[in-house]
Amino acid sequence: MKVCKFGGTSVASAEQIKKVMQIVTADPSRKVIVVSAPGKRFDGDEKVTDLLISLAETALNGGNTDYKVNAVVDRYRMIAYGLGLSEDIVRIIESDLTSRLSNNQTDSSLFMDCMKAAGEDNSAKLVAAYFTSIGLQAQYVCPKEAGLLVNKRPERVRALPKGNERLAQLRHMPGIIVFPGFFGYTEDGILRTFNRGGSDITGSLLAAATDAELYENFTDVDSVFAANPTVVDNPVAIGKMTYREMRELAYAGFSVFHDEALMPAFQRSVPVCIKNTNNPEAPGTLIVTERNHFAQPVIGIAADSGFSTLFVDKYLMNQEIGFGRKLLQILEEEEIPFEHTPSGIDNLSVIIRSKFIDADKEARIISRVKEELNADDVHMHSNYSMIVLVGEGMRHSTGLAARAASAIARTGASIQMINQGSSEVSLVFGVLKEDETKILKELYKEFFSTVPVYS
Ligand SMILES: Nc1ncnc2c1ncn2[C@@H]1O[C@H](COP(=O)(O)OP(=O)(O)O)[C@@H](O)[C@H]1O
Ligand SMILES: N[C@@H](CC(=O)OP(=O)(O)O)C(=O)O
Repeated sequence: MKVCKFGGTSVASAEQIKKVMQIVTADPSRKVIVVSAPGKRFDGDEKVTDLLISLAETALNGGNTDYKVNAVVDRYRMIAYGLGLSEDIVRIIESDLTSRLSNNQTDSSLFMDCMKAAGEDNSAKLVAAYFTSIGLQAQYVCPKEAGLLVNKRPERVRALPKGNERLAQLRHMPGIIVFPGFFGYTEDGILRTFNRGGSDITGSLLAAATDAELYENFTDVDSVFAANPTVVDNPVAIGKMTYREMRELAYAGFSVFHDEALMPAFQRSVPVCIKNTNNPEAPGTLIVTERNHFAQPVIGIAADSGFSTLFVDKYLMNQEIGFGRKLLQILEEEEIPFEHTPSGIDNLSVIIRSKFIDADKEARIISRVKEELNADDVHMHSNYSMIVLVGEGMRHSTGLAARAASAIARTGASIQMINQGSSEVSLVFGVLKEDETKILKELYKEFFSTVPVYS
């Protein structure tokens, strides 16, 4: 039995949903179907999730929501008509939106979560209605009834393993299960969404809980490529990679798969296959526990921007017991997670995502580090990018860092920070945002220009 997740582009229009139906019916083992909210149909189009966020913001600001409700309902109406469905399903979706809008808004983030989840929930109802209308045995299943349990606020939304026993029953339900991605419920019955792109997580959770033979993740590209195809022309396709490699690459910028989505499948050893809804015959990328990494030590290069560095200098820092802990505690108290901490004998940098800091927080942190830790120099720089080389074979090969550094030197850019994780599956270069693209292209040339497709 397989779990298949279809992303936003795969359910963006009636034409796409017909492809989904063909993919599902082509293989009777495709039993649990997780769907996203309708995504972009063309460049410049808006995802339904973004429309819903804007609608929720208008409601929270006390504005008139009619126009925005209609925009969302119209997206579903167009799909429903294209699938030959009647106005009934559109009415169900419209009244669902109206009912969500009438929810209590005291806690704006819970209200927002409930609005965002409408995208996937109604998408699943629509797909299930279509499957049934053409004679397939299919049913929409609500995450609440199925037992997709998540933790309570205020922590980051995570699934609770205690829901797995109930989720496992999906395997035994009759027909095709159409399940909305992106959200679950706390034990008190409160709806919460995962981070953006989180339908990938739902698919992985269901694949693990049902002990699926395979988790197929259908998107709009033939495979995961060795570099972002929107930046590097015709990058090589990755035939097979490990969970660890995908996790590192997803974290570092490969938006094709959510970085939190690997763990559930990994824990139950369910292989993951990334495939293309528009070209389902293509083999895709298989993600498994091991691969032969000797032929190609580096499997991919990812880049992501939006980082800031907190630089702290203090003479004899290396001899001061507890300095690192105290510094990180200040960040903890400001609710800022950290990504990397490269250090020297008298200095320490903490790399953080810029989205977690604002001007007030920055000023407070700098003054606290100066006063509480008696630092000699403290400053914060923004506009950094992290470029990450990933590959299981990296720890067995020598000279990789030198090759990467030489390639970066050829671009004329300077390296601001280097960090090699203790797992040695990745090598991180901190660079200025303005240098990101040229460095990525040069590194790609260095490590992949002679590589054909490999598996
Ligand atoms: N290394 C990569 N390999 C493949 N696709 C990538 C990579 N990096 C970024 N992407 C982008 O990820 C997109 C697919 O992810 P996403 O838009 O979230 O799909 P979905 O809506 O199906 O979940 C691709 O269209 C591609 O532009
Ligand atoms: N619709 C949600 C969740 C999701 O996973 O979407 P997609 O599969 O289109 O990345 C979002 O836009 O974040």
